[in-house]
Amino acid sequence: MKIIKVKDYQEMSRAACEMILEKVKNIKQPVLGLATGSTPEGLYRCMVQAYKGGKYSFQHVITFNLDEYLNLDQHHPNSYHFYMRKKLFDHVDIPKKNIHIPNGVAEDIVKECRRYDERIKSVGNIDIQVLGLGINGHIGFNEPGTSFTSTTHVVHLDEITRKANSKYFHNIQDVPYKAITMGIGNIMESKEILLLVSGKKKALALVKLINGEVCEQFPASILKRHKNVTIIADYDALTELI
Ligand SMILES: O=P(O)(O)OC[C@H]1O[C@](O)(CO)[C@@H](O)[C@@H]1O
Repeated sequence: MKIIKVKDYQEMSRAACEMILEKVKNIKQPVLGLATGSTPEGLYRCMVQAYKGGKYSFQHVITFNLDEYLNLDQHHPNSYHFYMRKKLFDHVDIPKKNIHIPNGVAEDIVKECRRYDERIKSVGNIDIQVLGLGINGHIGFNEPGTSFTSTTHVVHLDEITRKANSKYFHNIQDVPYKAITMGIGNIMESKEILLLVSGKKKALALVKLINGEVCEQFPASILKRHKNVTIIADYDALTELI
């Protein structure tokens, strides 16, 4: 794992954007794996700026999001469909047909999971997968204990995750109990992985990832077995390591 140390959230976002734009520039049909949450918001702002600057087009880009809450309407302001439209898709020229987000309101959710896996495979897997780090080590919504070989599936959200994400809802009772997420197996099949870590609240998780053993109780630990992982971490996230 390569670790890039940066000053703060802004530098992290800019460095991540450069890596993404490099793919957008050099790959004929780049497949980007995208995350939600607070971590990648700055990255998306930088991507929008790059597009508005006129030097980049995203018309040839294909995207796959990691996850979505179960039974939350796609127009609900807390859904990841809504988040992605507001933060990125409404502001750049990625064709709608190239955008993929798990459908958390699908009638047959098992079929939806298989459809998602097949769609990722059909484009030759993800070129670069952006990840945030849950304070409990989750990647996507793969909570502690998830099998390292899992494909897209439904998860029961950990109370730690519901509490962490409750800041976006009116209160914790409104946070869904379940979500649909790409599995750890899907993530590991990505050709390259970009893990973004910012802020003191992630410092302990980052130490555990770097110094701990590879085990399913800490999902992000599997990234040590991937051959092309870059971590961009800011000083606050690195406080326990320096
Ligand atoms: O970036 P945050 O808000 O700290 O969340 C960490 C991770 O947890 C999730 O919210 C759950 O998928 C991710 O979207 C994110 O990468």
